[in-house]
Amino acid sequence: MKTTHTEAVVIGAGLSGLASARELRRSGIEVALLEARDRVGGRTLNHPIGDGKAVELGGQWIGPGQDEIAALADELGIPTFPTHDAGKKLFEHSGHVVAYNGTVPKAGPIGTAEFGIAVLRLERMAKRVPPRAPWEAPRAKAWDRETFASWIRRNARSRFAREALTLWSESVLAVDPADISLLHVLAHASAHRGVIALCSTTGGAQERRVVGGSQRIALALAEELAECLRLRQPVRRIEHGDFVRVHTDHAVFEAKHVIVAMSPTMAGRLCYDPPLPPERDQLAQHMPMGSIVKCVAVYDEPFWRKSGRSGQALSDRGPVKFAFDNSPPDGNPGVLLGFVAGAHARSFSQLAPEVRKQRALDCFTRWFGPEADQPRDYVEKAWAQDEWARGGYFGYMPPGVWTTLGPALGRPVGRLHWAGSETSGVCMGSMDGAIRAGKRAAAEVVDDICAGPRPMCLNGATSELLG
Ligand SMILES: Cc1cc2nc3c(=O)[nH]c(=O)nc-3n(C[C@H](O)[C@H](O)[C@H](O)COP(=O)(O)OP(=O)(O)OC[C@H]3O[C@@H](n4cnc5c(N)ncnc54)[C@H](O)[C@@H]3O)c2cc1C
Ligand SMILES: [Mg+2]
Repeated sequence: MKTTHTEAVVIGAGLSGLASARELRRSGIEVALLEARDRVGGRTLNHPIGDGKAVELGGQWIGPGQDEIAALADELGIPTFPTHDAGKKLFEHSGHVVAYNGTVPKAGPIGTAEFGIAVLRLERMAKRVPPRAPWEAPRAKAWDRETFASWIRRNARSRFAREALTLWSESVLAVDPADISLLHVLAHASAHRGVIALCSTTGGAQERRVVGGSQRIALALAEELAECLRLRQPVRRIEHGDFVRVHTDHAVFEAKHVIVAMSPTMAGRLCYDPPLPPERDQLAQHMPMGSIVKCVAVYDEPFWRKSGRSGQALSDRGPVKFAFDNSPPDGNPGVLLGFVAGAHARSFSQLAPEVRKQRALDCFTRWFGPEADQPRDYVEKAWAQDEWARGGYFGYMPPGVWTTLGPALGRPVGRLHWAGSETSGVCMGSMDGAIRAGKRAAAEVVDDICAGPRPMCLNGATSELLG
């Protein structure tokens, strides 16, 4: 097999790997960017809807504080626009659909008050969790010992409050509360702008969208990196020691450093020689991906807007538990986006395609009327079925993992460096986190290379070949 010599290898051309490769190149380091798929963008993926427009089947929203992704889009000349937020939202609860304004649906004084108090508690606890080192929170051990579900049971008695908190977990994390550590919930809230901001359009994580679809950002970066990008190169094995040797199905790459830019789950599926230290391997074993299916229905127009509806809905029934108006900026065509999350996503994915489609359209029809049953296009993506993602939105920690294995998440192992949105303390798990993690891992490599025997680290410096 042909061996290519380079200075650094980046594995994975999602946003994180693309950001890593770009930073390395900007520091004059020669890089090979290896991607398993025939496309870039990883967990961002556009689906064309005609007229050069697209909707996203993966990550899409950008919120306040997500400055890295916003600045990058800006630098690449890719505009953003506000998520459609005008009109009433719908809440389907105990068989009834009610309309509401604001972020949180209301359901009687007790439930509403209980939910409000629970959120205040969570916000207060989250403030005490350092997002770059959740294991250092003052009550880390106690918070990591319980699931979010047991915390909900102890802190909310009304059906409404319990269901609203469950919906929050499903929509924000794509995880059932019973599966996730309370500490992870708090760390995630701390890494973003809090519990409510994570589920808000205006002023929150769902505030803005990318004109033409978020994958455009990855595609633009790939254009810049065309010389070093190799698609259809699934990496299988990494030898590491005084240098690294990266084996794909088709080639071998030798370099000084490697950045593994993917979720811990996917990173754990590579073979390492010598084997990874136990804490890093155990971390990969213990950090599963969430489960999410995105269901997209395309209509001639956003007909729900005519009756004063925003297209946003929350439901305790499902299988679609939350929905948005995901139309392009000009509202043509009209697009409804529904999410099936957590355990619902697992059972939904096992249904036949036509059954899934009808179940999703049944939800839209209950909420927005009979017109919703006749989309001109319907498409869905179950991320757990995706060979190179195996779930979404991101990896999360069940109880006991942050406080025992958390420090291994971003810590380099010799010449192996870890990127991927999960390894960012700021905006963990988001597109913004992916960019930040990619840049951080690149900075580690630049530091190491500059500290080594290489005389200079300047833009355009020539590479030192290995082997
Ligand atoms: C449905 C969904 C909705 C989301 N919504 C949002 C949102 O609204 N806003 C937001 O900010 N974030 C959102 N996210 C999360 C966000 O998309 C991800 O956190 C981010 O895109 C991850 O980027 P990454 O580069 O870290 O990982 P990935 O995008 O997963 O990139 C990893 C890359 O590595 C490749 N790879 C894997 N294994 C190998 C191998 N062995 N060899 C070579 N290549 C390999 C993969 O093909 C992939 O291209 C969402 C995610 C999903 C799935
Ligand atoms: Mg990506």
